[in-house]
Amino acid sequence: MSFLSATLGNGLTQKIHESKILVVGAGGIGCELLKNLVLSGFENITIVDLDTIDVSNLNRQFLFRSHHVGQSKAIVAREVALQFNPKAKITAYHENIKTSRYSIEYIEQFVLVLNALDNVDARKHVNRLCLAANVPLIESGTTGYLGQVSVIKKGETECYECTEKATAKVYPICTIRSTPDKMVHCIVWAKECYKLLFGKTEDSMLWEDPSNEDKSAFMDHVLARDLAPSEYAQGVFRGLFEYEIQKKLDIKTYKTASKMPSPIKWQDLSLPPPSTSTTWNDRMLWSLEECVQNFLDTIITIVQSNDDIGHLEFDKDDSHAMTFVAAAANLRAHVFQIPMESLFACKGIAGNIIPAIATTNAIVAGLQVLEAFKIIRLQLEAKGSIATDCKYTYCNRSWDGRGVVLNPVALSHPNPKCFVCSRQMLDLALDIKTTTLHQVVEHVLKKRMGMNAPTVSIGSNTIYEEGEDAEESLVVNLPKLLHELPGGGLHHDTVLTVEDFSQDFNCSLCVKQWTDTEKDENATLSFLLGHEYTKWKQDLAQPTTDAVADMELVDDELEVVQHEKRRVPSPAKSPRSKRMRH
Ligand SMILES: Nc1ncnc2c1ncn2[C@@H]1O[C@H](COP(=O)(O)OP(=O)(O)OP(=O)(O)O)[C@@H](O)[C@H]1O
Ligand SMILES: [Zn+2]
Repeated sequence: MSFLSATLGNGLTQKIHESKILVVGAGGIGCELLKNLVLSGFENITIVDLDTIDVSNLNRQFLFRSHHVGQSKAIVAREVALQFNPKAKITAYHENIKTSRYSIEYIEQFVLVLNALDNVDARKHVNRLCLAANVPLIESGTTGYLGQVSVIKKGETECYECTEKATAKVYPICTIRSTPDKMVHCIVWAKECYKLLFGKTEDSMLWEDPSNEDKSAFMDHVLARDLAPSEYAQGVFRGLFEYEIQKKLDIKTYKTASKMPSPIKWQDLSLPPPSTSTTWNDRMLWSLEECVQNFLDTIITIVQSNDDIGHLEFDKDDSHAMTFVAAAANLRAHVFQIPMESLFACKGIAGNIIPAIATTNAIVAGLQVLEAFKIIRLQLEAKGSIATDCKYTYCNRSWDGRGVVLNPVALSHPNPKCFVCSRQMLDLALDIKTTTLHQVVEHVLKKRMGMNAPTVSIGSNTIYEEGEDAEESLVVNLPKLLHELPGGGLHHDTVLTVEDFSQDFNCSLCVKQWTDTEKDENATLSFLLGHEYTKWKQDLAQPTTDAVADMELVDDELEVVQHEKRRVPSPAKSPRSKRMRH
């Protein structure tokens, strides 16, 4: 008798061999999981991952070696895992789980799905697929030393979206734009600065209309792209750290600031000759002159070596981008008397990096397999239930930091208010007269509600749809303001039906007229969804609350959202151009 049969029994071992399972993600958790599954007797596994192997993955994604760098994670993971059990049938796809191949019918062929993902968006999508296909999902996640595993089953347990995902610290936009007092504010500002100079300029929080007479002093310098790179870099530097700061000091913008900023005057700097290459390690602090030099050098290098200016996106692993952000953030920190930080520390903040701990990934992947055993045993024995037999297990550091505590708790019931698994109607409050359907589709339906290919209807009239066989002529409705949509437009209390056939998801949104009176012209679309609107109404009864929800850290993404001072709504303003920002 094999070791597995001796441990699990013949019946369960046989069932495990036959069970067809899907693993989504072949990264830190995924590599551990695939190895565990193969060694635990699973012989029919499909693995999907959209990414290729990066050098930075090698320290913990142990199925990969340096000669695999650049190759598909899923395909290499399959090849290496097969060496543990050549009899296993492992199918690998180098694809996004959100593509149409992974339809509800496709998911139905598996007895269970195991997530080993790193982002909320993909997790929401797999959650909906599994609910629709009625296939159990074993969800997992780690953050440094913390980790958790849970099991989701339609109608029996809470789903991934039954509870709002915790969002971390929040900062007001005005703090980022005008009065930073922490390094993180300077880094968020520097990333916006990167977007302003090299990415989608108009999407940057720092962008201002060039025809506006009151625009910031740096705007003309940022747009002077015809200049020679070194002249351009110097202009941008002076615009950001000298002229603009001086201008704001002159108009007494900072009169209430606890520490007065001071501009960095170009003529006071004694920069080393451009060719001087300083040797530094990334944990050392740069001097002011080194920051200036790095700021100028990276602008020149990026401008000279990229045809993609106007489309670049910040990537913490791109050394020029990271050096630029660290230099810009430190210069801003210097201006505002905030302690400067090393490149290494800046990278941690910019990427919101909590180091991945291989051991936590291994523990979590092990727990996933234990839950998988339970689910397969339930299918074999046809008694018990996922809700009672499976557990939500937290992995924490022990109080003395010298070990790990596993804390299994009962799975929760589905939340009757969940708009995903309980299909509850949600309130959507926004300014009907200034918001376009395009903004609702991109910011509310896709970004916030996790929809992939939305269809939008008012009553029985479809006003917009995406996906295969979508009616293309309906795109004419996208730029329309909500009150101008066909069928008389949207009004306060109109019910909008939104559906995503790829996720078997539908939801009714009760539209509420709402205007954020404190709106900043440069801010992103303001809206309140579901409990946010309920809370806002409660706040009206206690009008002292100033809810600030400006910056959320979601997974590895720093996102800046609208400053919302919850006040009595004013009547809708006249339509005006509004920019959207992610
Ligand atoms: N929509 C998706 N479809 C398929 N695979 C996905 C999707 N989203 C994320 N993944 C994969 O999930 C895995 C998550 O693994 P992990 O958290 O270790 O991330 P990583 O990108 O490898 O590491 P790091 O972010 O720390 O550099 C990644 O390999 C990633 O490619
Ligand atoms: Zn739910």
